[in-house]
Amino acid sequence: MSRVPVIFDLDGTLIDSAPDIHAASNAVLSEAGLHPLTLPQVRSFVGKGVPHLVECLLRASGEDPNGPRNSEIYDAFIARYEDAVTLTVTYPNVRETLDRLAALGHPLAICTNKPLAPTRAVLAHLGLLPLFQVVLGGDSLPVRKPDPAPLFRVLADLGAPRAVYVGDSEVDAATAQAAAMPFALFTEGYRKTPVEALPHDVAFSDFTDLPAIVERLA
Ligand SMILES: O=C(O)COP(=O)(O)O
Ligand SMILES: [Mg+2]
Repeated sequence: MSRVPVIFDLDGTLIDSAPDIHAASNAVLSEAGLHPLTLPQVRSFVGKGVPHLVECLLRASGEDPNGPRNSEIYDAFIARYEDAVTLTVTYPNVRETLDRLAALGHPLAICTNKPLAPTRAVLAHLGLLPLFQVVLGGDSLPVRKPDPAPLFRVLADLGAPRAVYVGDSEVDAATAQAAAMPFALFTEGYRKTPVEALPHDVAFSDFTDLPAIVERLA
């Protein structure tokens, strides 16, 4: 029996990648003669893709976010991003839950604003890449989440009429709403808004609960 596909956001949902993004950001800032930023600062910049991250890094450094240093910082960050995998871990019970969903027959996919190359690199590093039938990155289409187009493209690539979407942030809640897709909010990621203030169908803090949630939302 074919089961409903589950589409996952990546950063702050399946993986805690902020320590790698923080380290790469500070390496780039240091090369540019700028001061390091804290982990919570950089974590709060994650979720809207690299162009947004770079603007936030510059703004936090007292520089013009869209000034002449933008492309220098952007290029330097992209050059480091594929190797920024060693500090990243999956959230508790993610691996077991993905295996369980796959064993139950749910097709699995990724829809992230992280560019495709570092997305594939970190999934491969963690041994998770073979689990996903479709992996869509922030540079895969001309638009990013919260535009619903990336979610619709993943659905089309899966050949599925519908899916359940799982994400951690304001961007994911808005994307699911724009796509009218059932949304499970993982509460332990990089969200800045209270859970009650984010549109969602179900909120969860432990991945062990996800297979039952998916059954319910499907
Ligand atoms: O901002 C990013 O680069 C990625 O974030 P996401 O995986 O939460 O979409
Ligand atoms: Mg996220």
